[in-house]
Amino acid sequence: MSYNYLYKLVLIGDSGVGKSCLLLQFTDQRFQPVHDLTIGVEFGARLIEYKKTKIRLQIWDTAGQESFRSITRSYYRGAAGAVLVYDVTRRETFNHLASWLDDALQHSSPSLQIILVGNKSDLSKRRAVNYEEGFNFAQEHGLTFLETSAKTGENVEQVIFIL
Ligand SMILES: Nc1nc2c(ncn2[C@@H]2O[C@H](COP(=O)(O)OP(=O)(O)OP(=O)(O)O)[C@@H](O)[C@H]2O)c(=O)[nH]1
Repeated sequence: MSYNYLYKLVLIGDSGVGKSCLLLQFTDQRFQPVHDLTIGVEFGARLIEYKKTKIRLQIWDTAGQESFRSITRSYYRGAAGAVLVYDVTRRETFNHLASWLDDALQHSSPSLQIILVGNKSDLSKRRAVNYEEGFNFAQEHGLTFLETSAKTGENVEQVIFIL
């Protein structure tokens, strides 16, 4: 399909925070509860139209596991945006944000747009990180912030359109 622009986005964050599910929700508008661990890199793409311009979004989903961190340099090459994801039910994924952010800033172009996403907002009973904490982290680091649910689809579209 023809397009005017190609926009590369990368998904980053700890293993299990829901990156693959966010990707699936965005490209296919569906949720698949059991998802294999991402091995290496997966891709998704979607064509969007903004002010009569066709933009092909190419979304890269990497494995969150430590052992895959070495591929990050090539992963960030050419990326215009990054979605930094944590899981609102697992505090350790929030605690690791600074290290992900360092990685992203070190390996990407200075113009990289980063959005912070607190995923699994549907699991309100198991919440371990509140909205304000996410919001404050984002403010401190100059990022935009959203909470999403890859399960219900809440705010998933907004992530892309904010970037
Ligand atoms: N309730 C709920 N569960 C979710 C949500 N997003 C993901 N999950 C579940 O969380 C688990 C991990 O999701 P993945 O998308 O595989 O996580 P990942 O970040 O891609 O993990 P890696 O591939 O290891 O980096 C799966 O069992 C999903 O079903 C969500 O928004 N709500």
